[in-house]
Amino acid sequence: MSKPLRLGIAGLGTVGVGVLRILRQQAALLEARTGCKMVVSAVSARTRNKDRGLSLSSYDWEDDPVKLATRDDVDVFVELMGGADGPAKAATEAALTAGKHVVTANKAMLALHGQALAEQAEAADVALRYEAAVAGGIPVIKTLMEGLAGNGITRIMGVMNGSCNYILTRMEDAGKSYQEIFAEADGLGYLEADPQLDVGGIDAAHKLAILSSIAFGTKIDFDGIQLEGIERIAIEDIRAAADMGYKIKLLGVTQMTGRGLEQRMMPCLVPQTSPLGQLDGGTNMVVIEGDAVGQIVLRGAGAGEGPTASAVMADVCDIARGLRGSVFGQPAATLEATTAASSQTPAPYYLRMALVDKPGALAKIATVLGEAGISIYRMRQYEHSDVSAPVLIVTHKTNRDALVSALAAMEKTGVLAGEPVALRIEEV
Ligand SMILES: NC(=O)C1=CN([C@@H]2O[C@H](COP(=O)(O)OP(=O)(O)OC[C@H]3O[C@@H](n4cnc5c(N)ncnc54)[C@H](OP(=O)(O)O)[C@@H]3O)[C@@H](O)[C@H]2O)C=CC1
Ligand SMILES: N[C@@H](CCO)C(=O)O
Repeated sequence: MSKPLRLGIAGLGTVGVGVLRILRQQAALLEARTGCKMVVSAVSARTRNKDRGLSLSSYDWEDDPVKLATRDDVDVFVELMGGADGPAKAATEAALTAGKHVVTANKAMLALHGQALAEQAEAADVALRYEAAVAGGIPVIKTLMEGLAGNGITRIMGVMNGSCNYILTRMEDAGKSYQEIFAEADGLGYLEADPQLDVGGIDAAHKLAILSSIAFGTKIDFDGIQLEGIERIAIEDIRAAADMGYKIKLLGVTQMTGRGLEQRMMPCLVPQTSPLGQLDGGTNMVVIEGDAVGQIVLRGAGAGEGPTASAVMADVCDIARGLRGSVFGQPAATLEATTAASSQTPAPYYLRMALVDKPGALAKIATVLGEAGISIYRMRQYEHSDVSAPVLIVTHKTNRDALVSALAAMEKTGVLAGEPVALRIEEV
């Protein structure tokens, strides 16, 4: 039996406490699987005397996570505080400098500083692991780096923010507005302390940036992501999309194109019969397409104490087994700087508009679309009692620039009774 693996855990919130529970409840199993006894040398959090539902008396306490990260009796620094900068980054850097392995769940830190941290870890010949940072309990990092190592990755799609998927699903089920369900989710504690990280798509975009780097051998490019949150999704769109056979999801897509790396995180329509269309509530799903394997679908809990701690422990176990490997699947120095694709891959679009109910109104819209080179695939007009007519259009594949110019031209027709809504339909 090899010598014990000594952990220092900074952050004793949802995830940190979950990790401590697994370490206690599964001590024998972890030792049997890794050949290594795991011990916690010390822990750190902001408030020492907080009741965390379990005793911390057997661990040393450090007020300063940087001090914890550099202790002589810590082999692995487990960073579970969060935040792209501040103590999380300072302590991670200190740990790597001191030659400690690091396990983190911090997608924000990796999305913004991953390249520098990876270079530092690899120069120090220590592991920097982050399975929990993307899609919580789903082992997507391991799948991409190990299980699919023989594949050229062609595309990754994912619903990777459980809170947004909860809100969109609940809007449909309850028939309530975004504002009402946002307030409900916030009240239930489902949203980050800064809810904009969730509903603005930022948290999911952090995760997408990490996956892109592994999939395409590129330096993380968070700023290159075309980002849009779910705030403007109306219950009318959810209903109309359902009527046309679609669901609205905050969908992340990354693919390498001849125009550069295309990374998008935005609300999209997906067929309601597709795996992504059937993903309800707070669950996550990642769809990976490889040139040899074809399409695989991973589904599971993207957040929460148990699932996230499960992913953290997978990393700790790998370190205990002596596994190291490059941080993003190939040496950080060989990751290529990438150019963000200037345009989006063509797609069909969903358009919802209210037209003034007078002769020739629909003809004017059809003309505008035709002049922009956009062909109508399906169309539906609903019964109405007021002066405006609700119209839905699904287009054939078109490019975003043509759509933007068509929307601008529609404004000038004088037949719109409100601002039209345009959402991309992702071919999944
Ligand atoms: N919760 C989830 O389901 C998931 C979380 N993650 C990631 O895991 C990480 C932790 O998340 P989570 O457990 O939810 O966060 P919490 O807010 O529940 O816990 C954060 C912990 O960090 C401690 N902390 C914060 N600032 C400091 C500081 N300056 N010095 C020392 N300790 C500090 C807090 O101390 P105190 O308790 O005293 O306030 C708290 O114990 C984040 O990076 C998050 O993005 C990833 C996937 C899912
Ligand atoms: N706020 C995130 C937590 C997990 O990263 C979510 O809702 O998915």
